[in-house]
Amino acid sequence: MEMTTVWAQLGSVTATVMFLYAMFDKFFPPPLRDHLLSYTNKFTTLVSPYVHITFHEFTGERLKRSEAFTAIQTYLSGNSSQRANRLKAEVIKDSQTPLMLSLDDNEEITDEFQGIKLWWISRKSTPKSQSFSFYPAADDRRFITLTFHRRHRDLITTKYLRHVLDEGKAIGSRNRQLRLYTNNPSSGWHGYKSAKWSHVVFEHPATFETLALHPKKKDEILKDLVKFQNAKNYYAKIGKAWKRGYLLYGPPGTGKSTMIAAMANFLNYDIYDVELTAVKDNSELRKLLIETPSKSIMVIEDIDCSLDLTGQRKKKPKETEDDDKPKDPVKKEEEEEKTMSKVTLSGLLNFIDGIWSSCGGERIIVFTTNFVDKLDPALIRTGRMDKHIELSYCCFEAFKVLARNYLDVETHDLFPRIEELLKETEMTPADVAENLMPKSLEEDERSCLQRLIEALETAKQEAQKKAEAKKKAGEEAKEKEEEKAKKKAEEEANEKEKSAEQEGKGNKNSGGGVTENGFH
Ligand SMILES: Nc1ncnc2c1ncn2[C@@H]1O[C@H](COP(=O)(O)OP(=O)(O)OP(=O)(O)O)[C@@H](O)[C@H]1O
Ligand SMILES: [Mg+2]
Repeated sequence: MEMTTVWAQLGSVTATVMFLYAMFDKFFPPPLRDHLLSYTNKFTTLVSPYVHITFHEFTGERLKRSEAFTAIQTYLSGNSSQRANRLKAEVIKDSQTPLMLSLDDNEEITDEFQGIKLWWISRKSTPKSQSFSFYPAADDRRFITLTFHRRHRDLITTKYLRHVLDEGKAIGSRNRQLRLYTNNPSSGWHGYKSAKWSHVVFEHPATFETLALHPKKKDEILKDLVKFQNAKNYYAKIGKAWKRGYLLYGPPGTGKSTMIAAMANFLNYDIYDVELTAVKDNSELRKLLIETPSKSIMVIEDIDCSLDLTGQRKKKPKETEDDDKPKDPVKKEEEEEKTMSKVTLSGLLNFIDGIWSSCGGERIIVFTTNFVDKLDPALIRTGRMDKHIELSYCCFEAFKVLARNYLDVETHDLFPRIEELLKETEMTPADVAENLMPKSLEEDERSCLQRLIEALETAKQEAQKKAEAKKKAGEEAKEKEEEKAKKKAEEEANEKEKSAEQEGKGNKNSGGGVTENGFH
């Protein structure tokens, strides 16, 4: 008999022994079972050339679910659903696959890596304490054991396990349902079940395919994202934190928020939407950000409204209006606290460059604004926000994407007119989309396109009227200015004339005096 066959058989024997262990769980009381196990363990270690590695479901004092266990379970679920005889079906929260099939307790599955055979066994143990529980299943501790020949120890403990963990994590993140997080006010951060972030399942359908943007620009952004995602080693090599900042700017309704959703769907990252108004100060901001994991997009929308140029939070107009009135002391204190508790620009900058950079990688930060000129240059200088993306009014290329999305049309005889109008007038993709959307089931594409043409023509006329009114107002203001200047000039001339006359009279008098004096 070949050696490999012998080892394989020994492996099966081990697996059988482990299966018997599992049976002990059922039929022997815990103290007796432990006794028996300790002896059989000693015996098998002595004679077996096999190594066993155990991965427990929960680790640490706080019984945190082990990432390794989850990754292995996910990795095995792919294999086990086809090969194992007894499977366990679980509904996984926030997952795209409604049911995850994994090895049932005490079930074994074999795997092969570079021609080496390995055994995975899923097991569970009941804690030694005999305390009564209404939910016995909740006390069970699950673990998975990997068995392999000691000859392959190096290869298995390094390469194989890395492969299993990477593969498991990759499958997990592919199946994972994305989440949209938002920060809780700090008053709810303490106590039982406290959390800094709340989340909902993120189901925004936006993708780069449906995003109305010039294809060139879209391509550039996509390439940038892919490059970032694959650049782990590059960032490590150049000694920079693996993060990238995007500043999206443009008028309302041009697709800034939609692009963030498309980015999250493309990268498979969760979104952490920071509501700065709920953050009391820089230290709270830091605490919040430290709690964000890698593979996330941190979003701060309308940054110009959250921070002003001096770096202080904008004062509400009310605060300044009531300044003169006598204040209720309690209210005053509250107000003072409000004005004292601020996130400053420097706090935000420190977070971007400092603390946050150093905690983990693979993160994207996105700022959005309607007014890029209002932002502090310190906030948007290169290196801080790596890429500035302008989202502007709808161009013809962007319109074609919307026409495809909303009407399923690639080309139409009304397209040339729309192209012409889009060159002449400014309309946001949001407004174009609104006009393209059929208002009833019967409405056909021609009617929708016609509506858009009418809206564009109206917008063009309004823009012309506005331009004319502006021109007129400008001319009137200029006329007024000129009239004012003319009046002023006239007044000044009159003034001069008057003073010259006065001087003339004075000269006569004083000259006479001098003369008189001179004659004296
Ligand atoms: N470029 C675009 N591509 C596809 N849809 C768009 C685009 N721009 C706007 N839309 C549509 O218009 C709606 C509003 O867009 P969005 O919220 O992304 O605008 P925004 O730039 O974030 O505006 P704001 O500055 O007001 O936050 C979206 O729900 C989407 O349907
Ligand atoms: Mg928005």
